[in-house]
Amino acid sequence: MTLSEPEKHCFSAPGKALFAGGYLVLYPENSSFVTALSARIYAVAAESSSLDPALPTVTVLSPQFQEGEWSYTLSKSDSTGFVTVAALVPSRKNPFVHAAVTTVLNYLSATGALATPIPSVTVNILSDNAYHSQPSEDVPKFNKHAQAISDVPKTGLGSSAALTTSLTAALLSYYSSKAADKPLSLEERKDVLHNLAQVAHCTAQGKVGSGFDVACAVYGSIVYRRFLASIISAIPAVPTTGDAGFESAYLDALRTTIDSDWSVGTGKCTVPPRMRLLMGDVSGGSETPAMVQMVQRWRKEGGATAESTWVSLGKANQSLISAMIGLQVEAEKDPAGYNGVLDQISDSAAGCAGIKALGASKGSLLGDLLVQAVDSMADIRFHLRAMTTGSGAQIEPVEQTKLLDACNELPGVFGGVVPGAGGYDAICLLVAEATVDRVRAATGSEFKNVKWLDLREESVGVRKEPFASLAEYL
Ligand SMILES: Nc1ncnc2c1ncn2[C@@H]1O[C@H](COP(=O)(O)OP(=O)(O)OP(=O)(O)O)[C@@H](O)[C@H]1O
Ligand SMILES: C[C@@](O)(CCOP(=O)(O)O)CC(=O)O
Repeated sequence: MTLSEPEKHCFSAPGKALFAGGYLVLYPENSSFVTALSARIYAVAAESSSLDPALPTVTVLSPQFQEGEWSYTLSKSDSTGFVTVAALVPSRKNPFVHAAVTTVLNYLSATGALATPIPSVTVNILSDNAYHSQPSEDVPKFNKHAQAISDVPKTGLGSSAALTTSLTAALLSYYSSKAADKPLSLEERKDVLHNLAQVAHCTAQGKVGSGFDVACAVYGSIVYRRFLASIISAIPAVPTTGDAGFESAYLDALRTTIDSDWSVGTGKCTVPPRMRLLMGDVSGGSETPAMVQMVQRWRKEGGATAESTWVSLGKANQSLISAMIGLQVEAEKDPAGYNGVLDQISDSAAGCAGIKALGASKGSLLGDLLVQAVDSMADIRFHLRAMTTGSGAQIEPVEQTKLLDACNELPGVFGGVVPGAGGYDAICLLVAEATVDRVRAATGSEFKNVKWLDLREESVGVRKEPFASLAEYL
């Protein structure tokens, strides 16, 4: 049976680039700038029937990947309300899917918002090509791979966070429509969605991370300040024993935690008008957890020098954030003045030093903000290099230093950084929109290992999608 649009629950969530705030974002006193990207993961939930009506099922299909089908049976305890989510084929694992299903269904049960009997559902996942390495540039939309998802090389855009967020949104929407006469809209329940997705993501990862990727998937481009890790660690592990005491304790803690205020910083912050984020894949690969450990050791053992670098890096990140927000405000206040300066930058062949000189010559707030933007990116890099030398973690390795220095000479480049944990994965530039093609066309030998990605900032987080836009792919 083909279902009409209102019976489909379609949501998408974006990937991320942590432009400023790697490592510091792990601590709640620091702000970071995370940008949402044009690559999205879609989840489409629709009613389905289970073979055994007494045992409802959730089936998640991700047909772009081999063995991309994960089915779970649901059984709800009459006494505690705990919903056991059991994989139909136990060897077929997707921890993020399993955790999202478990978290959403148990939260709904704990809040009395789960219909009885529990309806079955099938969720289709579609993932933009940019999340995974593709065999060539000329592949169809939602390209299919010949391997299982865990064997396809990733590009580091935060696929698990986008998947967890869109799946959580689709399940929440579907199950709410079955239980409530007037289900809440996405906007009305965004914080609940965020908290659920964070809990599911941490459960799947087996640790409480900084959560910037999930926050970005939900809220889009933001100034992020993390929640306290203790908020999530207060939830006991999902009970597997059938012990009523454990089940009730889990449900109570889950409901209380999800419904509480986490005080997460999610202030809006986007790339200013007529500027673009340009991502370059350097295809090296880095071990983030090992790098985090090295940085933590350096900070603990590095004395006053390490602390001073850490504090200065925090200030440089903050300075970039206020430059981005300030430029946005100036563009709205005086569009003609802003456009005039952006025209000048775009027409000149100036790299970041020239842009800084132009800004300084203006004697205006706008000019000062341009100087601040250029300086803060240079400062971020300076302190990241000190962290690299001090910790031994290859955050801005020499190869990336050479590359970013060369990028700074290209027309319209305000600056660039190694995003996220840094390393050999990628670089991220802030470029005048009009000069992006000239930057991409740069032919110097420094750029021979860079693949400019067909990505841009798209600042919107999770959103409802029209089913019609996806129907042909399902
Ligand atoms: N399209 C998808 N369909 C089903 N599961 C997916 C999909 N995309 C991601 N996942 C799940 O997320 C896992 C990848 O998560 P992982 O945290 O390793 O990578 P990532 O989030 O892309 O990494 P990074 O944070 O470095 O960007 C996959 O193995 C799978 O379990
Ligand atoms: C180093 C760290 O602060 C950022 C990692 O970012 P990415 O996965 O490299 O985009 C770790 C984290 O916040 O989870």
